[in-house]
Amino acid sequence: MATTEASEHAHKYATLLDSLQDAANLYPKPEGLKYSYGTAGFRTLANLLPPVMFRVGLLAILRSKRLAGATIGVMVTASHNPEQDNGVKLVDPSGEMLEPLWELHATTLANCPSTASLLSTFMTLVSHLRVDLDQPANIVYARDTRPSSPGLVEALEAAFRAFSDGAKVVDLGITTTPILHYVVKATNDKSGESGIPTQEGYMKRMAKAFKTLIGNRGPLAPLHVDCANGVGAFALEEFSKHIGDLLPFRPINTDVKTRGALNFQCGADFVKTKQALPPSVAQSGVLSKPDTRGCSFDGDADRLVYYYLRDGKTFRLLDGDKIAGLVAMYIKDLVGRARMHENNEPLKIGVVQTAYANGSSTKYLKSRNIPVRCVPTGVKHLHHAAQLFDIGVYFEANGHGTVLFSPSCLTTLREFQPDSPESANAIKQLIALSELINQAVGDALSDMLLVEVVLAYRGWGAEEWDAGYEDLPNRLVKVEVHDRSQFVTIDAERKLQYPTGLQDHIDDAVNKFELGRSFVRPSGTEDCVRLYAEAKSTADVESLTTMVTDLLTYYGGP
Ligand SMILES: CC(=O)N[C@H]1[C@@H](OP(=O)(O)O)O[C@H](CO)[C@@H](O)[C@@H]1O
Ligand SMILES: [Mg+2]
Repeated sequence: MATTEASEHAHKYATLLDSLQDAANLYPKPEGLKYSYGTAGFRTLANLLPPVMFRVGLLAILRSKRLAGATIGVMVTASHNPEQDNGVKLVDPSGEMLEPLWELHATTLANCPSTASLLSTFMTLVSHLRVDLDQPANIVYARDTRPSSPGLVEALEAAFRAFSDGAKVVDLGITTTPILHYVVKATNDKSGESGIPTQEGYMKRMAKAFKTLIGNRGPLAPLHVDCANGVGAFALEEFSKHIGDLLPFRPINTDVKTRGALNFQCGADFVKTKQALPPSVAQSGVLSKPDTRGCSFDGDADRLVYYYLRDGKTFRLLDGDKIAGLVAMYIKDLVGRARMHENNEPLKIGVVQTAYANGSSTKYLKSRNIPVRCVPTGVKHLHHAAQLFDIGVYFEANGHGTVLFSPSCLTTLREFQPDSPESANAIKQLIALSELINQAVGDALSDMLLVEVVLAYRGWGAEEWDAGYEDLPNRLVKVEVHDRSQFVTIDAERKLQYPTGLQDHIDDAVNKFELGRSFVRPSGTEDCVRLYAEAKSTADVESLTTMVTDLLTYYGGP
């Protein structure tokens, strides 16, 4: 009997390897290229990606089988990058980014030079990672609006089909990155507390929470939303059907058809880097009217920044740091009003930032007794640090972020017996907040609603929000260097360990300027190092940036 079983197994694996071989032969890896799973998965020119997609498909199946059939997500997107780029990343069952160890396996598979080496690496991974190939595999995948995405999805599907015992796959089609993360999390959460695992479930849950939180403060003043000519346009349109006039949207840059329009001179990344309105928004004049606010999504709708024109003229950016400040103070207020600490430990609220956070924002939070932690760039670092608080607010300055409620905090909130109507109301709002905010990942749509909730609660417009603190003038520039891997950071990327000696020179430069700060780190998504500088005056920032750029040219030039 055992022998029959063993031979059945052997036959099954031989059949699988045959079918993998046939499929893999259609997706050879170009010679000389080195792919790497970076800050946000694989990201490069779309035409270089089909072999990577195929191999990512294999890894997604291995990951799901390794986790006894838990649903894994695959998102095809290059976010705010230009339209000719594309990318892919895997989403773990909790809706979080792929476990870092598996990022290495993804890189290894992607770089196998031939079908033979791919198959043998695949089998080595099966054995080292103790993957039982007889386990089921469940995958959910989606793509953004890029013209290259359908072709890349085909390569992914070819990998799924190679498993003849059938990976169970669900294609969400064109949707936002955060919706995919939500669906993955909700699918795996059998308690149902994370919501119904569909796009409709996502929309309804958020709409219900939004209505609860706005209460009778609506309808709100219209909001101008720049959709970066990307998938956020669809999500916004769909969501508006669920809330009607409670918050009227005025969408801009919703052209997902014209070639080259995606992220071109618009979107959250453009606004944050240029520190200016998208020309389309400026020309439309819509923000010149008093008390008007606008916001921008990025190409896959997981980043958000707000802005307005002071006195109808001067551009004022309300970025991820400003959102974190607004939201943290609001949550602190609600928790205070809930008056839970008399019977329970006080809920720990904290904010997680990266070194790119404006120095003024950190000072603002600390002066209001909100603990602040600094971690390396990349959502996974922020996410994990935020999980250490009962309510952890995390935002990258570029507008990617969310607020996490720990499971024990949610239980405490649900079980708490309030002793006053004010406390009961605050508890209700906190619970609704945990349903409004995407608990898996940063989400432009959900974060935008969160900002609107806080502004309505405070009775503020953008200007009052902005008044909390004044950003220090700052610059973020890319510097091309011969080999960015020579740049090694420590202290949450705030200092360079290598090249030896460079940090001392940066420190000397920084010390010349009042409130000066500057750091350099290799990008995880582009072939460059990034230089950040801030100081008390714009002229000082310019000088500091020039000094550090010169140092980089000396230490890292070709
Ligand atoms: C300074 C900056 O904005 N860096 C971005 C950028 O990473 P880099 O590793 O800096 O290329 O892309 C990441 C993925 O979108 C994002 O998480 C991060 O914040
Ligand atoms: Mg994005």
